[in-house]
Parts: sequence; structure tokens; C-alpha cells
Amino acid sequence: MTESETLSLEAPALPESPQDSALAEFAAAACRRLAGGILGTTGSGLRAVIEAEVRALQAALGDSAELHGVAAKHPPRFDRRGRVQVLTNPVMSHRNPLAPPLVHHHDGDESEFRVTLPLQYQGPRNSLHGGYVAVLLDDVLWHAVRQMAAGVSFTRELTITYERPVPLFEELRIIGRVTTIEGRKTFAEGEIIAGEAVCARARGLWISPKSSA
Ligand SMILES: CCCCCCCCCCCCCCCC(=O)SCCNC(=O)CCNC(=O)[C@H](O)C(C)(C)COP(=O)(O)OP(=O)(O)OC[C@H]1O[C@@H](n2cnc3c(N)ncnc32)[C@H](O)[C@@H]1OP(=O)(O)O
Repeated sequence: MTESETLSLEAPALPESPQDSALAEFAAAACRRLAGGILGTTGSGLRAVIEAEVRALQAALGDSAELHGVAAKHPPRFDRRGRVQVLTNPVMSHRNPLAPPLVHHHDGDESEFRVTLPLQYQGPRNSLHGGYVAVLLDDVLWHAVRQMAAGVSFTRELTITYERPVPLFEELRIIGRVTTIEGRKTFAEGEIIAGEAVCARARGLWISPKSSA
């Protein structure tokens, strides 16, 4: 992964042990569960959810037997200038609690995410927030573009068509593919599919700045 691919701001200065990288991703997963639990429970149920995660985190900080042999999926890396870089991406990074745990595949000119989204992504009841629909499509189309186009490209234009609500709590396929490459410009399109239904479509333009082409 290159420095420009991470698109991050300031990185932490220190490298860390593989155990601590695993701990960071364990903590991120606990934060995700907490977010869903805080929104999805009330009263004593709420207290039980919080207590379970606090105990799990305390155990992980102690002997961390639960983390033995667990490798972090996105440990910090060194960039070209020797600085430690963390993958911060709010869709992809296992270390970012905002990012849902998704499975990512590339095949030819197509990228695909598979994910089941919990309550913290809710807009309308039981449905995905429209802004996050655009976030997911932007990211999957960007990955398709990254596979096919030279250099790193940035989203210039993105149009979303909301065909029907995108459901929470069931597996989604989020697909992006490149349609045309014209010099520094790459056009891509994609969709979010639940079951057999296309819930949202996207099309857009990605441009590679002159310096990275
Ligand atoms: C295990 C996994 C590890 C993963 C490891 C990686 C992790 C890494 C994660 C990163 C995840 C990213 C996730 C999503 C992608 C973002 O989110 S990117 C962030 C959002 N986008 C931005 O911030 C971009 C902001 N905009 C810009 O910086 C600039 O506008 C751009 C896009 C770089 C383009 O600037 P520019 O090169 O100055 O553009 P410009 O010369 O005006 O236009 C270039 C050409 O396009 C044409 N053009 C411009 N607009 C249009 C248009 N609308 N239609 C047609 N032609 C147009 C121009 O006419 C021009 O044509 P030519 O004159 O060359 O013939």
C-alpha cells in the first residue's frame, strides 16, 4: 500500500507489536458492537451490553488469551518516507470502528463488497441511511477504478439513483465496475443488491491528478 493510497492525515509516530495491532482491531470490533447495542437496547439490556464489552476489553488488555495467534488484518505499515501509516478508511479499515466488517473481492474490471449492516447505519426504519449508500458505492467504484487505471484517482463526480430502500440486517452485494478509461479520466458504475433486487445505482467519474498519472 502506498502513502497516497491511505489518503490519511497525520500518522502515529511509533510502530507497534503484532499483539497490539490485533488488540486495536479487537477494540474496534467492540466499539462496533457497542454502537449497535447502545442504539438497540434500553434499560437493563443496555447495561448488560456495555458491561459485556467492558469485560471483553479488560480481558483483552490483560492476558489477551483471546488474541493469541490472531493476526491483525490491517496492521500499521511504513510508507515510502519510513513513517508509520494507519489505514483509516471508514469503509475498509478493520481498525476503524466506523467501517463495517465487509468482505472484498476483485474480479477483472469489477470490485465487490459483501456486508450485512447493523443498526448504527439506519436512516429510515430498518433501511440504510442514504448518505452511507453513497459512501459504500463511492468506495467500491474507487476500488474498481484503482485496479484498472494508472495512478491514484479521486472522485470528481458521483450520481446515485435510489431505486428502493437498502435493507439493514441482510447481506448486501455492492458492486463497482469500470466502463471507460480516457486518459486521466475513468468512468465507473455500480449497484447495491439485496437478494435479487437492485436497491441503488451509481455512476461517476474519477480523475488521476497530473502528478500521479
Ligand atoms: C485491503 C484493502 C486495502 C486498500 C488500500 C487503499 C485504501 C485507500 C482508500 C481510498 C478510498 C477512496 C474512497 C473513494 C474515493 C474518494 O473518496 S476520493 C476523495 C473525494 N474526492 C476529492 O477529494 C477530489 C477533489 N477534486 C480534486 O482534487 C480535483 O478536482 C481532481 C479530481 C483531482 C481533478 O483535478 P484536475 O486534474 O485539476 O482536473 P481537471 O484538469 O479540471 O480535469 C481533468 C480532465 O477531466 C475533464 N473533466 C473534469 N470534470 C469532468 C466531468 N464532470 N465530466 C467529463 N470530463 C470532466 C476536464 O475537462 C479535463 O479534461 P482534459 O482537459 O484533460 O481533456
